[in-house]
Amino acid sequence: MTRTIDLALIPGDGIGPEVTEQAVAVLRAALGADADLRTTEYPYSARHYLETGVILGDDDLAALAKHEVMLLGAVGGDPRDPKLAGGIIERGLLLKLRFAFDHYVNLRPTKLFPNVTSPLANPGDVDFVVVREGTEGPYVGNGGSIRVGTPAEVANEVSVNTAYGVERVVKYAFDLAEKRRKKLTLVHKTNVLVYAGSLWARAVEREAANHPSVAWDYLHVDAATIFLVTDPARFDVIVTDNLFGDILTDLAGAISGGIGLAASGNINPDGAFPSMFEPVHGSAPDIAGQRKADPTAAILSTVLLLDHLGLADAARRIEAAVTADLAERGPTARSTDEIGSAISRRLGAD
Ligand SMILES: NC(=O)C1=CN([C@@H]2O[C@H](COP(=O)(O)OP(=O)(O)OC[C@H]3O[C@@H](n4cnc5c(N)ncnc54)[C@H](O)[C@@H]3O)[C@@H](O)[C@H]2O)C=CC1
Ligand SMILES: CC(C)CC(=O)C(=O)O
Ligand SMILES: [Mg+2]
Repeated sequence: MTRTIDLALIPGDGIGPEVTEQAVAVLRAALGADADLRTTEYPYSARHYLETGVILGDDDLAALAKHEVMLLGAVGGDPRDPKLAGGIIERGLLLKLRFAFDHYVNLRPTKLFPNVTSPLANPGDVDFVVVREGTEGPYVGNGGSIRVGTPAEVANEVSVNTAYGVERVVKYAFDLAEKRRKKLTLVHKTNVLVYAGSLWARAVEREAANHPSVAWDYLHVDAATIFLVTDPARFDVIVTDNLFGDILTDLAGAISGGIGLAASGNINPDGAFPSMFEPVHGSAPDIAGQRKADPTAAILSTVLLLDHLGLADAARRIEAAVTADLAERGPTARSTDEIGSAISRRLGAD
């Protein structure tokens, strides 16, 4: 019987629909006769919120939960629109999905593909994965402000780190390091964020004892930014919290050829909820509608999606097609559709 992949598709805002259109076409071409791709499109986005007043309700979550897997473009509207102030979409849609579906592993691989130009003069062999915690840290919305708009305003944003949450992502990172080059780096700021830092450091020390073959080290996040620029090849697996992982992975994208190549997966390893794959980038309002966005990050996110589903052959086919496309990209800029179609054609699409 042919395997069916039941995919929930959330194109989102800005360049999101442009890049997911290409990613779905590539996914379909790579699967060929191996599997049927059944996509159900959902409109959740800043645009949908402005039109309907709905961001993402409990019924919407329940409908999404029935799918096997999800692909998201990006969300986020016009930053000047007061109706979208306060991160209402980022929190009420994107983070709500990650939290509700317990996407505690935010997996962000970085690889410098052959012939891709890095802004670094001597990048070396860049091939590492950031395992970013996805459900805790300062992103949980545990904060508030008083006396807003007065000179006496006080604002706080509390970072939540639980032993349960930290230990499970640290274990995932060590397991991953064991399958790769057996090197793990904890990135935090234990010299200042001492309570959370201590929890993370102890979790890593404890888990290290279960993985004697993995060498591990520690870097403060500020120093980590230095090494990502001066010696990115030193990294294999980085494990870090939600905020540091967010920042480091934009930098990781930049050093490996641009944010338009950076893929990610929001993974619920236990399989209780659908995992969600998306490019690292946002909705890029500055280039939206111009067909300038590079769809490669979204396309590489489908590689992570296929690997997550155990469809490794199709994943490798897309990876090979992207590798070949990147190797042959010349200096002439191509449109979103041209890049996507070229990759699809390598996979046998018309
Ligand atoms: N996962 C998501 O849905 C995310 C949403 N956002 C939201 O997206 C909106 C814009 O955020 P920004 O901070 O500007 O980040 P961004 O990632 O959208 O854009 C940063 C810069 O990278 C460029 N860029 C992004 N993707 C590209 C691509 N595929 N090809 C070529 N260039 C690309 C943009 O043109 C821009 O100059 C905000 O509303 C933000 O909250 C931001 C990050 C992630
Ligand atoms: C928009 C944020 C909530 C998320 C983000 O920047 C990211 O996950 O990379
Ligand atoms: Mg980000």
